[in-house]
Amino acid sequence: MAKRIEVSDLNIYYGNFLAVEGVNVSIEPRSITALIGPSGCGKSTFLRSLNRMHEVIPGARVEGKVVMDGQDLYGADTDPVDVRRQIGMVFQRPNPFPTMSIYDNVIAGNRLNNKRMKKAETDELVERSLRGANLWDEVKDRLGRPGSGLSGGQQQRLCIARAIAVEPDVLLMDEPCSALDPISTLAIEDLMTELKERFTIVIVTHNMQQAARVSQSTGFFNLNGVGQPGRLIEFNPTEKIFSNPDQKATEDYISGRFG
Ligand SMILES: Nc1ncnc2c1ncn2[C@@H]1O[C@H](COP(=O)(O)OP(=O)(O)OP(=O)(O)O)[C@@H](O)[C@H]1O
Repeated sequence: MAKRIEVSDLNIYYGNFLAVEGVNVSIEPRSITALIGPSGCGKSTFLRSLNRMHEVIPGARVEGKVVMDGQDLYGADTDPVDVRRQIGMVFQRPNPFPTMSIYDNVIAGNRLNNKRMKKAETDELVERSLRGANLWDEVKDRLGRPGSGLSGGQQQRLCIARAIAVEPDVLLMDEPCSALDPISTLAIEDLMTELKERFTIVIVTHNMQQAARVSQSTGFFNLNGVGQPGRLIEFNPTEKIFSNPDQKATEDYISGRFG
């Protein structure tokens, strides 16, 4: 079930380095939120802080609050492993387990969660997840073959199938199309649009057209200079960001004047 994420006064550190400062934002369920901004402004760092992937880096930590439908994700009694199950992630480079079959790749997350399932149940889950990722027809006759034998775009859809197989509430996608050709990119964009009916989706993208095409809300991150923290400068409906942004820096960035 798609859930809302409320972020308040979030500061994100790598050791003593404050990488992202003072983020306040509400991320709506059943919609796609795009995060844009120049390199190094903290988009990926912010994205990873939403499902507590940030803290797997030694010395990395956050201050502030991230609340998902009332659940404090950094609360003392919240298990980070549980947070990562509820909030799935898809990365820039498709990363299926290379020697694992397509079938086993889809259920890899479920196996990690120690979910015991009957064969028929697993078969059904694999089919449902691959259909959900628009990949079923292309792979249904070779489910036993390795995931690495698929094209880049197919591998990325396999990773999306693996992410949705654990039935998360939120999907985070860090530049999910940057390693893909234009046709595979459009396939993933169509898929995101379908998935937003069921999930809250947040994507980081360098592709302005992509942000404009797929998202309903857009956040623009920026920083004042090297060594300075990134900040969320503007957060608005995507249509407004691309037609009449509130901030001059947003306009300069989307019109290609910097970044
Ligand atoms: N593992 C790390 N350890 C220390 N500093 C890091 C680490 N990862 C990122 N940073 C720093 O945090 C800041 C934000 O980086 P981040 O990768 O989040 O930016 P970004 O906006 O996603 O960049 P890009 O668009 O180039 O991917 C940068 O100054 C970066 O050097």
